[in-house]
Amino acid sequence: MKQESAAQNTPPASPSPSLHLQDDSDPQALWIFGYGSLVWRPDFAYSDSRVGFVRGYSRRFWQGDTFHRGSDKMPGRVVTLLEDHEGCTWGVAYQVRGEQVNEALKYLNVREAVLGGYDTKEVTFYPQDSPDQPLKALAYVATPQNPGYLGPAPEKAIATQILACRGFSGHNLEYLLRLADFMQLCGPQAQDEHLAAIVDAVGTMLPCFCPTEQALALV
Ligand SMILES: N[C@@H](CCC(=O)N[C@@H](CS)C(=O)NCC(=O)O)C(=O)O
Repeated sequence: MKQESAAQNTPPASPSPSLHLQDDSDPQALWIFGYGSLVWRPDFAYSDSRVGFVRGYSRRFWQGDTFHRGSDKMPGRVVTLLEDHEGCTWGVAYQVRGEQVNEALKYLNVREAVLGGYDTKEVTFYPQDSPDQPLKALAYVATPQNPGYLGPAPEKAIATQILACRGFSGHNLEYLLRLADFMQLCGPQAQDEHLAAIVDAVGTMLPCFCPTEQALALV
C-alpha cells in the first residue's frame, strides 16, 4: 500500500512516555497502539479503542519468542515494526485514562519488555474513521538490538517455524491466524503482503504436518 512519506516521530526514549504522549483533548489519557497479540488480547483495562493504521512502518514476523509462543529450544515468531517509508501497518489503538495509564504500562512492561524484548516508541496513529485526526500513540517495538530478534527469513521458513512452536500463551499458529482474522475484518484497504504470504505458506504445508482435524485442535 503506497503511502506518501510519513513524518516519523522518533522521540528519545522516555522513562515516562505518557509525558510525551498525552492526548491533548484529555491530558490524563494515553493511546497505546497494538499490531500483534495486543490486537486481540490487550488484557488491560481501557476506555476507548479505534481500528486504524500507522504510516512509515511495516509489520514483520522477525521477533523470536521463547515465552508466549515458543520455548528456549524452539523459539516462536511474533511481530515487530520495521521502519519503512512506504509501509502502513493496521492495528488497534487503546485509550487508557486516569488509573488505567499506570496499570496498563506496568502490565505491558512485563508482558512486552521483560518477557518479550520490546521497547516503547512514539508513533502517529490514523483512526480508520477519522484519518484526518491522527493521534499520538505508544507502540512496543522489538528492535534488532534486542537478544530475541531473529530478523528476516523466507516466508515459508517463518511458516514452518510457526507451525512447530507453542509457548505459555498457546500455539504460534493461533497467533498468526488471529492476526490474519483481524486483517480480514479491517477490509480490503488493509493489506499486509508479508502476513498473507506466511498464511498461504502455512495453508500449503498444514496438510503435510497433520490431518485437518488435528490442525484445528492446534489453535
Ligand atoms: N507489540 C506488538 C506485538 C505484541 C506481541 O505479540 N507480544 C508478545 C510478546 S513476545 C505477546 O504479548 N504475546 C502474547 C500472546 O502471544 O498471546 C503488539 O502491539 O501487538
